[in-house]
Amino acid sequence: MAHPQGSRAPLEFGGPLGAAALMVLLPATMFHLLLVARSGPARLLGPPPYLPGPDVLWSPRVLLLWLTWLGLQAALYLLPARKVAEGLELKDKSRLRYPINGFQALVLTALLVGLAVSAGLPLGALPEMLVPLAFAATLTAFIFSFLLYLKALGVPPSALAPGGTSGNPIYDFFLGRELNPRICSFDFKYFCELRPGLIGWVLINLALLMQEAELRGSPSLAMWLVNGFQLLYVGDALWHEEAVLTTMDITHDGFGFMLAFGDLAWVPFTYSLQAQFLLHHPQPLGLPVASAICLINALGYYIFRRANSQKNTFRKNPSDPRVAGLETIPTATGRQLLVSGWWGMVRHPNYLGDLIMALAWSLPCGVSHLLPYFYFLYFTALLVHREARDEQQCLQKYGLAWQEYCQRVPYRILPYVY
Ligand SMILES: NC(=O)C1=CN([C@@H]2O[C@H](COP(=O)(O)OP(=O)(O)OC[C@H]3O[C@@H](n4cnc5c(N)ncnc54)[C@H](OP(=O)(O)O)[C@@H]3O)[C@@H](O)[C@H]2O)C=CC1
Ligand SMILES: CC(C)CCC[C@@H](C)[C@H]1CC=C2C3=C(CC[C@@]21C)[C@@]1(C)CC[C@H](O)C[C@@H]1CC3
Repeated sequence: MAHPQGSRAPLEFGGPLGAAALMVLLPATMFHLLLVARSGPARLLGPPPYLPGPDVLWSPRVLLLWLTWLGLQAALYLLPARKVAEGLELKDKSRLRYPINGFQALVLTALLVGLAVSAGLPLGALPEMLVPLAFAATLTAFIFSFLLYLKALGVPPSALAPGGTSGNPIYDFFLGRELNPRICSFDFKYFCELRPGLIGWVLINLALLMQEAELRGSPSLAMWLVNGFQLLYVGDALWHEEAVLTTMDITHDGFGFMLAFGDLAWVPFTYSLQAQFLLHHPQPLGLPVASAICLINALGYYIFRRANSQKNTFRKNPSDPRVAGLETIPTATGRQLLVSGWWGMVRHPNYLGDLIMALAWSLPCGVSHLLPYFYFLYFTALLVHREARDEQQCLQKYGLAWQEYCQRVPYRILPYVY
């Protein structure tokens, strides 16, 4: 199959073999974490307590529940939005339009769940369904990616993603062929990136908190902290939903198994690991330590938000008084690169803030187990890899100007270390 741009993009993620391995390893890791979190020893590196059979994984009732959840989020996505934003210019010079109503979807979901709980819905029963729910989500991700792959066979080359057109079906299935798969105005990638998984994550956390209250009389301080920190993170992502339109996931990566599984299964079922761990392994937490952890989360959030907002403000309007005084490097594309302020400290200050928050989410779980630190370890690896991919793309976009930026701001994420 001829590559639409004439030359093939270099293969990432270890090529077809790496992609095939990841398609097995990622779901296996997710199930391992789910099973180990509820086991007594909770050893990250130990064997799972048991291997779940089909009776544990498969439940038509749970599948129906999962599909209802997806349907509810799709319906909320279709509601009138406070704003419709335009994405970046595409290869064919057009721009897609996206509804900005993610925060509204979060609030409406909270209202609906609140009503359902007061009408007797046993939300505390959800933690018992996590394994079959994760199985339903994984199955959906596989089937969905397969349908997306088939759909991409019929689109023009200008609609394909730069990376997912190697011609190797396994690799392209994993990375995704089509950049912005849509039916009418319903954008599948944008929908999945921010709605069912992120909102599902906070709902699972809340269910774990409610079950802890049922089991122990009240939720623990550690559980409150984990719920509060992660709700702030998800609320922030949905409030600043428009910013996702400039991420590499939307502008560069196709929609294939990696993002479908990542968005629908990986995020809700592994990002809620700390709350899962706390339900089965209560941790005492005194007020002084809790306050110190809150300060760490606040510091991480401050860096993350200020850095992201500074770049977004600058990209929208470089003459905005909040950023007009910052030093910049001109590039051949006509755009400029910030070289002072947050983006003059390290080349990815937002990643630094995100990592500090990740640490703060694990600390309420104590230091007796490695398991609750999985997110921090995985996230460090994800961001180091993502940073390298972004640098590669920026070097291509900005050439010499990017090299000058790298000379002037030599550290990538952590000042004086990396
Ligand atoms: N929790 C999770 O699982 C994940 C969270 N995240 C978070 O999502 C957020 C978005 O991350 P991500 O999409 O990776 O990337 P960034 O928001 O860091 O965006 C990178 C882009 O910013 C622009 N840029 C880079 N340097 C400069 C500069 N000096 N001046 C102006 N513009 C610059 C470039 O794009 P251009 O020049 O084209 O504007 C570059 O491609 C981050 O806060 C990250 O921490 C990300 C991944 C996973
Ligand atoms: C399954 C693999 C390990 C890789 C999966 C990656 C995805 C889980 C992430 C890719 C980019 C993401 C972003 C976010 C969540 C995780 C995924 C989907 C955010 C929405 C998180 C909140 C931030 O404020 C914005 C992020 C954008 C990128």
